[in-house]
Amino acid sequence: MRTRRVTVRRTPGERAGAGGSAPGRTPEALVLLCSVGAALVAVVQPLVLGRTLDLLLRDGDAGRWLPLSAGLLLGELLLDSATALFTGRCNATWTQSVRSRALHGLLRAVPEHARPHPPGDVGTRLTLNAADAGGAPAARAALAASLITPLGALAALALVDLWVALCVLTGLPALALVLRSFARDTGATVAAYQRTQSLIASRLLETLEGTATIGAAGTADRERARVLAPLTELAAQGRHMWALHGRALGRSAVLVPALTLTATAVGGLRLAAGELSVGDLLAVGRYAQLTAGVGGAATLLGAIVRARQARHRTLELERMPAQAYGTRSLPPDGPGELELRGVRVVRDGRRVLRVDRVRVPGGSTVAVVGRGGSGKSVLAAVAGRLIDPDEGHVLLDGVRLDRLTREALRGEVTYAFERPVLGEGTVAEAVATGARRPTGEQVRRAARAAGADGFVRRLPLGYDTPLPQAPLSGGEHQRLGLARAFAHAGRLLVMDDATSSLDTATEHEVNRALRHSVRPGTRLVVAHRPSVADRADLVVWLEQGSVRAVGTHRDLWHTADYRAVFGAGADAGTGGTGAGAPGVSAAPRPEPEEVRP
Ligand SMILES: Nc1ncnc2c1ncn2[C@@H]1O[C@H](COP(=O)(O)OP(=O)(O)OP(=O)(O)O)[C@@H](O)[C@H]1O
Repeated sequence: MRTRRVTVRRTPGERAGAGGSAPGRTPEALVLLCSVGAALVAVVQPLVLGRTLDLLLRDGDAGRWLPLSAGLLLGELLLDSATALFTGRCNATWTQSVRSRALHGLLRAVPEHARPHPPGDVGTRLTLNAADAGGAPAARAALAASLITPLGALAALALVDLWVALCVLTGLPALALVLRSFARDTGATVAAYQRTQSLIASRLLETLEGTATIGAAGTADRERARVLAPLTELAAQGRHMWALHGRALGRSAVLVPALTLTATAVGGLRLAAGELSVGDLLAVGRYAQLTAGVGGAATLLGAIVRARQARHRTLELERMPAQAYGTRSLPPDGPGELELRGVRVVRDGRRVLRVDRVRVPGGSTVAVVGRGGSGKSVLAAVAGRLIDPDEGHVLLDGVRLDRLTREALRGEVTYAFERPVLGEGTVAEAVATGARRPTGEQVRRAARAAGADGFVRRLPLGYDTPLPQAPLSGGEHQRLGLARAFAHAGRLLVMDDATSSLDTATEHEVNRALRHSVRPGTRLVVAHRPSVADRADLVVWLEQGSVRAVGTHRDLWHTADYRAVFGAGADAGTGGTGAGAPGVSAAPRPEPEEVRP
Protein backbone atom coordinates (compact mmCIF):
# COMPACT_ATOMS: atom_id res chain seq x y z
CA MET A 1 0.00 0.00 0.00
CA ARG A 2 1.20 3.52 -0.83
CA THR A 3 2.15 5.39 2.32
CA ARG A 4 0.66 8.81 2.78
CA ARG A 5 2.55 11.72 4.22
CA VAL A 6 1.37 12.37 7.77
CA THR A 7 0.48 16.03 8.34
CA VAL A 8 0.54 17.37 11.86
CA ARG A 9 -1.12 20.76 12.10
CA ARG A 10 -1.35 22.95 15.16
CA THR A 11 -4.69 22.70 16.93
CA PRO A 12 -6.99 25.79 17.18
CA GLY A 13 -6.27 25.92 20.93
CA GLU A 14 -2.54 26.04 20.30
CA ARG A 15 -3.00 28.74 17.68
CA ALA A 16 -5.26 30.88 19.89
CA GLY A 17 -2.94 30.77 22.89
CA ALA A 18 -3.91 29.82 26.39
CA GLY A 19 -5.97 32.29 28.37
CA GLY A 20 -7.22 34.90 25.91
CA SER A 21 -6.59 38.57 26.69
CA ALA A 22 -9.10 41.03 28.12
CA PRO A 23 -10.48 43.33 25.39
CA GLY A 24 -9.66 46.47 27.42
CA ARG A 25 -11.93 49.49 27.65
CA THR A 26 -11.93 50.48 23.96
CA PRO A 27 -15.05 48.56 22.79
CA GLU A 28 -17.04 49.81 25.78
CA ALA A 29 -15.71 53.37 25.33
CA LEU A 30 -16.81 53.38 21.69
CA VAL A 31 -20.34 52.31 22.69
CA LEU A 32 -20.36 54.95 25.43
CA LEU A 33 -19.08 57.65 23.07
CA CYS A 34 -21.66 56.94 20.37
CA SER A 35 -24.57 56.47 22.75
CA VAL A 36 -23.67 59.62 24.71
CA GLY A 37 -23.36 61.47 21.39
CA ALA A 38 -26.78 60.19 20.34
CA ALA A 39 -28.21 61.17 23.75
CA LEU A 40 -26.79 64.71 23.51
CA VAL A 41 -28.16 65.12 20.00
CA ALA A 42 -31.55 63.90 21.24
CA VAL A 43 -31.44 66.51 24.03
CA VAL A 44 -30.46 69.40 21.74
CA GLN A 45 -32.85 68.47 18.96
CA PRO A 46 -36.19 69.67 20.48
CA LEU A 47 -34.67 73.08 21.28
CA VAL A 48 -33.43 73.48 17.72
CA LEU A 49 -36.66 72.15 16.21
CA GLY A 50 -38.72 74.47 18.43
CA ARG A 51 -36.60 77.44 17.44
CA THR A 52 -36.82 76.49 13.75
CA LEU A 53 -40.62 76.19 13.98
CA ASP A 54 -40.91 79.57 15.69
CA LEU A 55 -38.76 81.24 13.01
CA LEU A 56 -40.72 79.60 10.20
CA LEU A 57 -44.03 80.68 11.76
CA ARG A 58 -42.80 84.21 12.33
CA ASP A 59 -40.64 85.02 9.28
CA GLY A 60 -41.31 82.12 6.90
CA ASP A 61 -37.55 81.57 6.84
CA ALA A 62 -35.54 79.73 9.51
CA GLY A 63 -32.13 80.58 7.99
CA ARG A 64 -29.37 78.28 9.24
CA TRP A 65 -31.68 76.63 11.78
CA LEU A 66 -33.37 74.47 9.16
CA PRO A 67 -30.16 72.74 7.92
CA LEU A 68 -29.08 72.48 11.56
CA SER A 69 -32.31 70.61 12.38
CA ALA A 70 -31.80 68.30 9.40
CA GLY A 71 -28.14 67.79 10.41
CA LEU A 72 -29.14 66.84 13.92
CA LEU A 73 -31.70 64.33 12.63
CA LEU A 74 -29.08 62.76 10.37
CA GLY A 75 -26.47 62.85 13.15
CA GLU A 76 -28.81 61.02 15.52
CA LEU A 77 -29.45 58.37 12.87
CA LEU A 78 -25.74 57.84 12.23
CA LEU A 79 -24.87 57.76 15.93
CA ASP A 80 -27.64 55.22 16.63
CA SER A 81 -26.30 53.00 13.82
CA ALA A 82 -22.73 53.29 15.13
CA THR A 83 -23.97 52.46 18.65
CA ALA A 84 -25.64 49.30 17.35
CA LEU A 85 -22.46 48.30 15.46
CA PHE A 86 -20.10 48.89 18.38
CA THR A 87 -22.51 47.22 20.81
CA GLY A 88 -22.40 44.05 18.69
CA ARG A 89 -18.59 44.15 18.56
CA CYS A 90 -18.30 44.92 22.26
CA ASN A 91 -20.62 42.01 23.16
CA ALA A 92 -18.70 39.63 20.91
CA THR A 93 -15.24 40.55 22.21
CA TRP A 94 -16.29 40.44 25.87
CA THR A 95 -18.13 37.15 25.43
CA GLN A 96 -15.02 35.68 23.83
CA SER A 97 -12.85 37.03 26.64
CA VAL A 98 -15.10 35.77 29.47
CA ARG A 99 -15.36 32.38 27.77
CA SER A 100 -11.60 32.03 27.20
CA ARG A 101 -10.78 33.00 30.78
CA ALA A 102 -13.29 30.53 32.17
CA LEU A 103 -12.04 27.79 29.87
CA HIS A 104 -8.44 28.54 30.74
CA GLY A 105 -9.30 28.42 34.45
CA LEU A 106 -11.05 25.12 33.97
CA LEU A 107 -8.16 23.56 32.08
CA ARG A 108 -5.47 24.57 34.55
CA ALA A 109 -7.58 23.86 37.66
CA VAL A 110 -6.71 21.24 40.22
CA PRO A 111 -8.67 18.25 38.83
CA GLU A 112 -10.40 17.62 42.16
CA HIS A 113 -11.93 21.09 41.99
CA ALA A 114 -13.01 20.74 38.37
CA ARG A 115 -14.57 17.31 38.86
CA PRO A 116 -17.78 18.48 40.63
CA HIS A 117 -18.80 20.49 37.54
CA PRO A 118 -20.64 18.13 35.20
CA PRO A 119 -20.16 18.68 31.43
CA GLY A 120 -23.67 20.11 30.96
CA ASP A 121 -23.08 22.68 33.67
CA VAL A 122 -19.74 23.66 32.13
CA GLY A 123 -21.38 23.82 28.69
CA THR A 124 -24.12 26.18 29.91
CA ARG A 125 -21.63 28.39 31.69
CA LEU A 126 -19.37 28.61 28.64
CA THR A 127 -22.16 29.27 26.14
CA LEU A 128 -25.37 30.88 27.45
CA ASN A 129 -23.87 32.41 30.58
CA ALA A 130 -20.73 33.66 28.81
CA ALA A 131 -22.89 35.35 26.14
CA ASP A 132 -25.07 37.02 28.79
CA ALA A 133 -21.98 38.07 30.75
CA GLY A 134 -20.38 39.50 27.59
CA GLY A 135 -23.34 41.88 27.20
CA ALA A 136 -22.59 43.68 30.48
CA PRO A 137 -20.06 46.35 29.36
CA ALA A 138 -22.19 47.54 26.43
CA ALA A 139 -25.34 47.49 28.57
CA ARG A 140 -23.54 49.54 31.26
CA ALA A 141 -22.45 52.09 28.66
CA ALA A 142 -25.96 52.24 27.23
CA LEU A 143 -27.43 52.65 30.72
CA ALA A 144 -25.08 55.57 31.45
CA ALA A 145 -26.10 57.19 28.16
CA SER A 146 -29.76 56.46 28.79
CA LEU A 147 -29.56 58.50 31.99
CA ILE A 148 -28.04 61.46 30.13
CA THR A 149 -31.12 61.80 27.92
CA PRO A 150 -33.73 62.22 30.70
CA LEU A 151 -31.44 64.33 32.89
CA GLY A 152 -30.39 66.53 29.96
CA ALA A 153 -34.00 66.75 28.81
CA LEU A 154 -35.07 67.83 32.31
CA ALA A 155 -32.39 70.52 32.38
CA ALA A 156 -33.38 71.72 28.90
CA LEU A 157 -37.03 71.66 29.96
CA ALA A 158 -36.17 73.88 32.93
CA LEU A 159 -34.55 76.33 30.50
CA VAL A 160 -37.66 76.39 28.32
CA ASP A 161 -40.15 76.56 31.17
CA LEU A 162 -39.55 76.01 34.87
CA TRP A 163 -43.19 75.15 35.67
CA VAL A 164 -43.42 72.32 33.21
CA ALA A 165 -40.05 71.02 34.44
CA LEU A 166 -41.28 70.99 38.06
CA CYS A 167 -44.44 69.21 36.98
CA VAL A 168 -42.37 66.45 35.26
CA LEU A 169 -40.00 66.28 38.23
CA THR A 170 -42.83 65.35 40.61
CA GLY A 171 -43.55 62.21 38.55
CA LEU A 172 -39.95 60.96 38.48
CA PRO A 173 -39.76 59.43 42.02
CA ALA A 174 -42.54 57.01 41.05
CA LEU A 175 -40.48 55.88 38.02
CA ALA A 176 -37.36 55.51 40.18
CA LEU A 177 -39.29 53.30 42.60
CA VAL A 178 -40.43 51.06 39.74
CA LEU A 179 -36.81 50.61 38.59
CA ARG A 180 -35.47 49.95 42.07
CA SER A 181 -37.94 47.21 42.91
CA PHE A 182 -37.35 45.65 39.48
CA ALA A 183 -33.56 45.50 39.97
CA ARG A 184 -33.96 44.08 43.47
CA ASP A 185 -36.49 41.33 42.65
CA THR A 186 -35.07 40.25 39.34
CA GLY A 187 -31.52 39.38 40.60
CA ALA A 188 -32.52 36.33 42.65
CA THR A 189 -34.90 35.02 39.98
CA VAL A 190 -32.29 35.28 37.24
CA ALA A 191 -29.72 33.37 39.33
CA ALA A 192 -32.22 30.58 40.01
CA TYR A 193 -33.20 30.45 36.32
CA GLN A 194 -29.56 30.06 35.22
CA ARG A 195 -28.97 27.29 37.78
CA THR A 196 -31.99 25.34 36.56
CA GLN A 197 -30.90 25.75 32.92
CA SER A 198 -27.57 24.22 33.90
CA LEU A 199 -29.20 21.31 35.67
CA ILE A 200 -31.27 20.40 32.60
CA ALA A 201 -28.19 20.62 30.36
CA SER A 202 -26.20 18.39 32.73
CA ARG A 203 -28.90 15.73 32.85
CA LEU A 204 -29.33 15.85 29.08
CA LEU A 205 -25.62 15.24 28.53
CA GLU A 206 -25.58 12.37 31.02
CA THR A 207 -28.48 10.84 29.14
CA LEU A 208 -26.81 11.26 25.76
CA GLU A 209 -23.70 9.56 27.08
CA GLY A 210 -25.75 6.65 28.34
CA THR A 211 -28.09 6.14 25.38
CA ALA A 212 -26.99 2.56 24.86
CA THR A 213 -27.60 1.64 28.51
CA ILE A 214 -30.94 3.44 28.53
CA GLY A 215 -31.99 1.75 25.28
CA ALA A 216 -30.99 -1.66 26.59
CA ALA A 217 -32.78 -1.15 29.90
CA GLY A 218 -35.87 0.27 28.19
CA THR A 219 -35.90 3.23 30.57
CA ALA A 220 -36.18 6.00 27.96
CA ASP A 221 -39.47 7.33 29.38
CA ARG A 222 -38.12 7.47 32.90
CA GLU A 223 -34.97 9.17 31.64
CA ARG A 224 -36.97 11.72 29.64
CA ALA A 225 -39.00 12.50 32.76
CA ARG A 226 -35.79 12.88 34.80
CA VAL A 227 -34.20 15.27 32.29
CA LEU A 228 -37.34 17.35 31.91
CA ALA A 229 -38.34 17.36 35.59
CA PRO A 230 -36.73 20.76 36.32
CA LEU A 231 -38.61 22.22 33.34
CA THR A 232 -41.65 23.04 35.50
CA GLU A 233 -39.41 24.95 37.86
CA LEU A 234 -37.65 26.65 34.92
CA ALA A 235 -40.99 27.66 33.43
CA ALA A 236 -42.13 29.09 36.78
CA GLN A 237 -38.87 30.99 37.18
CA GLY A 238 -39.06 32.23 33.59
CA ARG A 239 -42.67 33.37 34.05
CA HIS A 240 -41.75 35.13 37.28
CA MET A 241 -38.81 36.84 35.57
CA TRP A 242 -40.92 38.04 32.67
CA ALA A 243 -43.74 39.02 35.02
CA LEU A 244 -41.32 41.28 36.91
CA HIS A 245 -40.04 42.69 33.64
CA GLY A 246 -43.56 43.13 32.26
CA ARG A 247 -44.75 44.77 35.48
CA ALA A 248 -41.85 47.24 35.41
CA LEU A 249 -42.45 48.04 31.73
CA GLY A 250 -46.22 48.21 32.26
CA ARG A 251 -45.89 50.65 35.14
CA SER A 252 -43.51 52.83 33.16
CA ALA A 253 -45.85 52.54 30.16
CA VAL A 254 -48.60 54.11 32.26
CA LEU A 255 -46.37 56.65 33.96
CA VAL A 256 -44.61 57.86 30.82
CA PRO A 257 -47.71 58.91 28.80
CA ALA A 258 -49.30 60.34 31.97
CA LEU A 259 -46.24 62.52 32.55
CA THR A 260 -46.04 63.58 28.89
CA LEU A 261 -49.73 64.40 28.83
CA THR A 262 -49.54 66.46 32.02
CA ALA A 263 -46.46 68.32 30.76
CA THR A 264 -48.15 69.06 27.43
CA ALA A 265 -51.31 70.22 29.21
CA VAL A 266 -49.34 72.57 31.49
CA GLY A 267 -47.33 73.74 28.45
CA GLY A 268 -50.63 74.41 26.60
CA LEU A 269 -51.88 76.54 29.47
CA ARG A 270 -48.58 78.46 29.48
CA LEU A 271 -48.92 78.95 25.70
CA ALA A 272 -52.44 80.32 26.19
CA ALA A 273 -51.06 82.64 28.85
CA GLY A 274 -48.49 83.89 26.31
CA GLU A 275 -45.56 82.56 28.33
CA LEU A 276 -44.53 80.00 25.72
CA SER A 277 -44.25 80.03 21.93
CA VAL A 278 -45.55 77.24 19.63
CA GLY A 279 -41.95 76.05 19.15
CA ASP A 280 -41.52 75.98 22.94
CA LEU A 281 -44.62 73.82 23.27
CA LEU A 282 -43.18 71.39 20.70
CA ALA A 283 -39.95 71.26 22.69
CA VAL A 284 -41.81 70.85 26.00
CA GLY A 285 -43.77 67.81 24.73
CA ARG A 286 -40.63 66.19 23.38
CA TYR A 287 -38.61 66.88 26.55
CA ALA A 288 -41.32 65.51 28.81
CA GLN A 289 -41.24 62.35 26.71
CA LEU A 290 -37.45 62.12 26.87
CA THR A 291 -37.40 62.72 30.63
CA ALA A 292 -39.99 60.04 31.25
CA GLY A 293 -37.93 57.74 29.00
CA VAL A 294 -35.92 56.93 32.13
CA GLY A 295 -38.38 54.00 32.42
CA GLY A 296 -36.66 52.43 29.39
CA ALA A 297 -33.65 51.90 31.64
CA ALA A 298 -35.57 48.92 33.09
CA THR A 299 -34.62 46.79 30.08
CA LEU A 300 -30.95 47.75 30.34
CA LEU A 301 -31.00 47.24 34.08
CA GLY A 302 -32.47 43.76 33.51
CA ALA A 303 -29.66 42.95 31.06
CA ILE A 304 -27.05 44.16 33.54
CA VAL A 305 -28.50 42.12 36.42
CA ARG A 306 -28.65 39.03 34.18
CA ALA A 307 -25.10 39.69 32.99
CA ARG A 308 -23.80 40.08 36.53
CA GLN A 309 -25.25 36.73 37.61
CA ALA A 310 -24.00 35.07 34.42
CA ARG A 311 -20.53 36.54 34.83
CA HIS A 312 -20.36 35.28 38.39
CA ARG A 313 -21.29 31.76 37.24
CA THR A 314 -18.87 31.78 34.31
CA LEU A 315 -15.93 33.16 36.21
CA GLU A 316 -16.40 30.64 39.00
CA LEU A 317 -14.64 28.35 36.56
CA GLU A 318 -11.79 30.83 36.19
CA ARG A 319 -11.38 31.23 39.93
CA MET A 320 -10.93 27.55 40.67
CA PRO A 321 -7.58 26.96 42.37
CA ALA A 322 -4.99 26.35 39.70
CA GLN A 323 -2.66 23.39 39.73
CA ALA A 324 0.60 24.81 41.08
CA TYR A 325 3.95 23.79 39.64
CA GLY A 326 7.45 24.14 40.98
CA THR A 327 10.63 25.44 39.43
CA ARG A 328 12.79 22.34 39.36
CA SER A 329 13.72 20.22 36.41
CA LEU A 330 14.70 16.56 36.34
CA PRO A 331 18.31 15.42 36.26
CA PRO A 332 19.26 14.89 32.62
CA ASP A 333 19.22 11.29 31.42
CA GLY A 334 17.70 10.03 34.69
CA PRO A 335 16.51 6.44 34.47
CA GLY A 336 12.99 7.27 35.69
CA GLU A 337 13.17 5.90 39.22
CA LEU A 338 9.78 6.32 40.86
CA GLU A 339 9.30 6.49 44.58
CA LEU A 340 6.16 6.90 46.70
CA ARG A 341 6.76 7.93 50.31
CA GLY A 342 4.08 8.06 52.99
CA VAL A 343 1.39 8.70 50.40
CA ARG A 344 -2.21 9.11 51.63
CA VAL A 345 -5.19 10.06 49.49
CA VAL A 346 -8.47 10.89 51.19
CA ARG A 347 -11.77 11.31 49.38
CA ASP A 348 -15.06 12.23 51.04
CA GLY A 349 -13.45 11.66 54.42
CA ARG A 350 -12.38 8.12 53.46
CA ARG A 351 -8.79 7.07 52.90
CA VAL A 352 -8.70 5.58 49.43
CA LEU A 353 -4.93 5.10 49.13
CA ARG A 354 -2.11 4.46 51.57
CA VAL A 355 1.38 3.66 50.34
CA ASP A 356 4.10 3.83 52.98
CA ARG A 357 7.06 3.28 50.68
CA VAL A 358 7.37 1.83 47.23
CA ARG A 359 10.42 2.32 45.01
CA VAL A 360 10.33 1.36 41.36
CA PRO A 361 13.82 1.17 39.83
CA GLY A 362 14.28 3.25 36.69
CA GLY A 363 13.59 1.38 33.49
CA SER A 364 11.51 -1.35 35.09
CA THR A 365 7.85 -2.14 34.62
CA VAL A 366 5.58 -2.17 37.65
CA ALA A 367 2.08 -3.64 37.51
CA VAL A 368 -0.55 -2.36 39.92
CA VAL A 369 -3.11 -5.05 40.66
CA GLY A 370 -6.05 -5.40 43.02
CA ARG A 371 -9.75 -5.97 43.08
CA GLY A 372 -12.15 -3.33 41.72
CA GLY A 373 -12.12 -0.19 43.88
CA SER A 374 -8.86 -1.12 45.62
CA GLY A 375 -7.19 2.17 44.58
CA LYS A 376 -5.29 1.25 41.39
CA SER A 377 -6.42 4.29 39.39
CA VAL A 378 -5.83 6.57 42.36
CA LEU A 379 -2.26 5.25 42.61
CA ALA A 380 -1.77 5.69 38.87
CA ALA A 381 -3.06 9.28 39.14
CA VAL A 382 -0.76 10.07 42.06
CA ALA A 383 2.27 8.52 40.36
CA GLY A 384 2.19 11.03 37.49
CA ARG A 385 0.70 13.91 39.49
CA LEU A 386 -2.74 13.94 37.99
CA ILE A 387 -3.70 14.41 41.60
CA ASP A 388 -1.61 15.42 44.59
CA PRO A 389 -1.60 13.14 47.62
CA ASP A 390 -3.13 14.59 50.77
CA GLU A 391 0.00 13.42 52.60
CA GLY A 392 3.38 12.20 51.48
CA HIS A 393 5.35 12.66 48.29
CA VAL A 394 6.03 11.10 44.95
CA LEU A 395 9.56 11.41 43.56
CA LEU A 396 10.85 10.90 40.07
CA ASP A 397 14.61 10.47 39.84
CA GLY A 398 14.81 11.91 43.34
CA VAL A 399 12.80 15.09 42.62
CA ARG A 400 9.35 15.63 44.16
CA LEU A 401 6.74 15.82 41.42
CA ASP A 402 5.12 18.92 42.93
CA ARG A 403 8.45 20.75 42.69
CA LEU A 404 8.80 20.17 38.95
CA THR A 405 7.91 22.75 36.36
CA ARG A 406 4.87 21.94 34.28
CA GLU A 407 7.08 21.38 31.23
CA ALA A 408 9.42 19.01 33.07
CA LEU A 409 6.51 17.04 34.51
CA ARG A 410 4.39 16.74 31.39
CA GLY A 411 7.39 16.30 29.14
CA GLU A 412 8.64 13.29 31.09
CA VAL A 413 5.44 11.70 32.44
CA THR A 414 2.98 10.31 29.93
CA TYR A 415 -0.41 8.67 30.42
CA ALA A 416 -2.52 6.23 28.45
CA PHE A 417 -6.08 5.63 29.58
CA GLU A 418 -8.81 3.08 29.11
CA ARG A 419 -11.02 5.63 27.39
CA PRO A 420 -8.78 8.29 25.85
CA VAL A 421 -10.29 11.58 24.72
CA LEU A 422 -8.99 12.14 21.21
CA GLY A 423 -10.73 15.34 20.11
CA GLU A 424 -12.21 16.12 16.71
CA GLY A 425 -9.11 16.76 14.63
CA THR A 426 -7.48 14.28 12.30
CA VAL A 427 -6.06 10.95 13.39
CA ALA A 428 -2.53 12.37 13.07
CA GLU A 429 -3.43 15.36 15.22
CA ALA A 430 -4.97 13.11 17.86
CA VAL A 431 -1.74 11.12 18.13
CA ALA A 432 0.47 14.22 17.96
CA THR A 433 -1.36 16.18 20.69
CA GLY A 434 0.78 16.43 23.81
CA ALA A 435 3.61 18.23 25.54
CA ARG A 436 5.90 17.84 22.53
CA ARG A 437 5.03 17.95 18.86
CA PRO A 438 6.22 14.80 17.15
CA THR A 439 6.99 14.69 13.45
CA GLY A 440 4.75 12.83 11.02
CA GLU A 441 7.22 9.93 10.97
CA GLN A 442 7.23 9.74 14.77
CA VAL A 443 3.44 9.72 14.76
CA ARG A 444 3.41 6.79 12.36
CA ARG A 445 6.06 4.91 14.32
CA ALA A 446 4.03 5.34 17.53
CA ALA A 447 0.89 4.17 15.75
CA ARG A 448 2.74 1.10 14.48
CA ALA A 449 3.92 0.30 18.02
CA ALA A 450 0.36 0.65 19.31
CA GLY A 451 -0.97 -1.63 16.57
CA ALA A 452 -2.93 1.25 15.03
CA ASP A 453 -1.07 1.86 11.75
CA GLY A 454 -2.92 -0.90 9.88
CA PHE A 455 -6.47 0.24 10.50
CA VAL A 456 -5.53 3.94 10.22
CA ARG A 457 -4.15 3.37 6.72
CA ARG A 458 -7.41 1.70 5.72
CA LEU A 459 -9.35 4.87 6.66
CA PRO A 460 -10.48 7.02 3.66
CA LEU A 461 -7.81 9.69 4.21
CA GLY A 462 -5.44 7.62 6.33
CA TYR A 463 -3.81 9.72 9.01
CA ASP A 464 -5.57 12.82 7.67
CA THR A 465 -9.04 11.39 8.32
CA PRO A 466 -10.98 13.63 10.73
CA LEU A 467 -11.90 11.54 13.78
CA PRO A 468 -15.65 12.26 13.55
CA GLN A 469 -15.51 10.57 10.12
CA ALA A 470 -13.51 7.59 11.35
CA PRO A 471 -15.74 4.81 12.60
CA LEU A 472 -13.49 3.28 15.29
CA SER A 473 -14.12 0.28 17.49
CA GLY A 474 -13.44 0.51 21.23
CA GLY A 475 -10.11 -1.29 20.77
CA GLU A 476 -9.06 0.93 17.84
CA HIS A 477 -9.92 4.02 19.85
CA GLN A 478 -7.82 2.68 22.70
CA ARG A 479 -4.91 1.94 20.37
CA LEU A 480 -4.90 5.55 19.16
CA GLY A 481 -4.71 6.63 22.80
CA LEU A 482 -1.75 4.29 23.25
CA ALA A 483 -0.13 5.68 20.11
CA ARG A 484 -0.47 9.17 21.53
CA ALA A 485 1.19 8.05 24.78
CA PHE A 486 3.97 6.24 22.87
CA ALA A 487 4.63 9.26 20.65
CA HIS A 488 5.27 11.37 23.75
CA ALA A 489 6.78 8.69 25.99
CA GLY A 490 9.02 10.23 28.63
CA ARG A 491 10.97 8.56 31.40
CA LEU A 492 7.70 7.48 33.09
CA LEU A 493 4.76 6.01 31.20
CA VAL A 494 1.57 5.32 33.17
CA MET A 495 -0.97 3.02 31.55
CA ASP A 496 -4.25 2.94 33.44
CA ASP A 497 -6.16 -0.01 32.00
CA ALA A 498 -5.04 1.25 28.60
CA THR A 499 -5.11 -2.16 26.89
CA SER A 500 -8.37 -3.47 28.36
CA SER A 501 -10.19 -3.49 24.98
CA LEU A 502 -7.35 -5.21 23.12
CA ASP A 503 -7.47 -8.90 22.35
CA THR A 504 -4.70 -10.96 23.93
CA ALA A 505 -2.69 -11.31 20.70
CA THR A 506 -2.74 -7.56 19.97
CA GLU A 507 -1.92 -6.78 23.57
CA HIS A 508 1.06 -9.10 23.33
CA GLU A 509 2.28 -7.34 20.17
CA VAL A 510 1.80 -3.93 21.77
CA ASN A 511 3.81 -5.02 24.79
CA ARG A 512 6.60 -6.28 22.59
CA ALA A 513 6.65 -3.01 20.65
CA LEU A 514 6.61 -1.13 23.93
CA ARG A 515 9.83 -2.87 24.91
CA HIS A 516 11.59 -2.40 21.58
CA SER A 517 10.12 0.57 19.67
CA VAL A 518 9.14 3.11 22.32
CA ARG A 519 11.56 5.30 24.23
CA PRO A 520 12.83 3.19 27.16
CA GLY A 521 11.73 4.22 30.62
CA THR A 522 9.78 3.20 33.68
CA ARG A 523 6.28 1.82 33.07
CA LEU A 524 3.49 1.76 35.60
CA VAL A 525 0.67 -0.44 34.34
CA VAL A 526 -2.73 -0.93 35.98
CA ALA A 527 -3.36 -4.59 35.24
CA HIS A 528 -6.37 -6.85 35.37
CA ARG A 529 -4.83 -9.73 33.44
CA PRO A 530 -2.31 -12.04 35.09
CA SER A 531 -0.29 -12.10 31.88
CA VAL A 532 0.40 -8.38 32.23
CA ALA A 533 1.42 -8.77 35.87
CA ASP A 534 3.61 -11.70 34.89
CA ARG A 535 5.51 -9.66 32.31
CA ALA A 536 6.13 -6.86 34.86
CA ASP A 537 9.34 -6.73 36.88
CA LEU A 538 7.43 -5.85 39.98
CA VAL A 539 3.82 -6.04 41.18
CA VAL A 540 2.17 -3.68 43.65
CA TRP A 541 -0.83 -5.50 45.06
CA LEU A 542 -3.50 -3.21 46.51
CA GLU A 543 -6.28 -4.21 48.83
CA GLN A 544 -8.90 -1.72 50.05
CA GLY A 545 -6.66 1.22 49.32
CA SER A 546 -3.55 -0.14 51.04
CA VAL A 547 -0.54 -1.99 49.72
CA ARG A 548 -1.02 -5.62 50.61
CA ALA A 549 2.31 -6.66 49.15
CA VAL A 550 5.00 -5.76 46.63
CA GLY A 551 6.85 -8.49 44.82
CA THR A 552 7.09 -10.44 41.63
CA HIS A 553 4.02 -12.04 40.15
CA ARG A 554 5.76 -15.40 40.47
CA ASP A 555 6.27 -14.96 44.23
CA LEU A 556 2.87 -13.45 44.92
CA TRP A 557 1.13 -16.19 42.97
CA HIS A 558 1.73 -18.51 45.91
CA THR A 559 -0.82 -16.49 47.92
CA ALA A 560 -4.40 -17.65 47.39
CA ASP A 561 -5.77 -14.12 47.93
CA TYR A 562 -3.50 -12.85 45.16
CA ARG A 563 -4.67 -15.52 42.75
CA ALA A 564 -8.24 -14.64 43.69
CA VAL A 565 -7.66 -11.07 42.45
CA PHE A 566 -7.52 -12.55 38.93
CA GLY A 567 -10.41 -14.90 39.63
CA ALA A 568 -7.91 -17.78 39.55
CA GLY A 569 -8.62 -20.54 42.03
CA ALA A 570 -5.85 -22.76 40.77
CA ASP A 571 -3.32 -24.06 43.23
CA ALA A 572 0.02 -22.36 43.36
CA GLY A 573 2.95 -23.93 41.65
CA THR A 574 1.06 -25.55 38.82
CA GLY A 575 3.69 -24.08 36.55
CA GLY A 576 3.36 -23.38 32.84
CA THR A 577 2.50 -20.09 31.19
CA GLY A 578 -1.26 -20.60 31.00
CA ALA A 579 -4.06 -18.19 31.81
CA GLY A 580 -3.20 -17.36 35.38
CA ALA A 581 0.11 -18.94 36.23
CA PRO A 582 3.35 -17.01 35.99
CA GLY A 583 5.56 -17.65 33.02
CA VAL A 584 9.25 -17.08 32.62
CA SER A 585 10.34 -13.47 32.50
CA ALA A 586 13.69 -12.49 31.11
CA ALA A 587 13.74 -9.11 32.83
CA PRO A 588 15.74 -8.66 36.05
CA ARG A 589 13.60 -8.69 39.19
CA PRO A 590 14.09 -5.74 41.52
CA GLU A 591 13.89 -6.29 45.25
CA PRO A 592 10.45 -5.63 46.75
CA GLU A 593 10.40 -2.58 49.01
CA GLU A 594 7.23 -3.24 50.90
CA VAL A 595 5.95 -6.73 51.56
CA ARG A 596 3.22 -7.27 54.08
CA PRO A 597 1.58 -10.52 53.11
N1 LIG B 1 -12.72 11.72 43.41
C1 LIG B 1 -13.15 10.76 44.21
N2 LIG B 1 -14.09 11.00 45.13
C2 LIG B 1 -14.54 10.04 45.96
N3 LIG B 1 -14.10 8.76 45.93
C3 LIG B 1 -13.16 8.45 45.04
C4 LIG B 1 -12.63 9.42 44.13
N4 LIG B 1 -11.71 8.80 43.35
C5 LIG B 1 -11.67 7.51 43.76
N5 LIG B 1 -12.52 7.30 44.77
C6 LIG B 1 -12.76 6.05 45.47
O1 LIG B 1 -11.49 5.45 45.71
C7 LIG B 1 -11.59 4.06 45.59
C8 LIG B 1 -10.52 3.56 44.63
O2 LIG B 1 -10.87 3.97 43.33
P1 LIG B 1 -10.04 3.52 42.06
O3 LIG B 1 -10.69 4.15 40.88
O4 LIG B 1 -8.62 3.83 42.27
O5 LIG B 1 -10.27 1.96 42.06
P2 LIG B 1 -9.66 0.89 41.05
O6 LIG B 1 -8.87 -0.06 41.87
O7 LIG B 1 -8.96 1.56 39.93
O8 LIG B 1 -11.00 0.19 40.57
P3 LIG B 1 -11.36 -0.50 39.15
O9 LIG B 1 -10.48 -1.68 38.98
O10 LIG B 1 -12.79 -0.89 39.35
O11 LIG B 1 -11.17 0.54 38.11
C9 LIG B 1 -12.98 3.73 45.14
O12 LIG B 1 -13.74 3.31 46.25
C10 LIG B 1 -13.51 5.05 44.62
O13 LIG B 1 -14.88 5.16 44.85
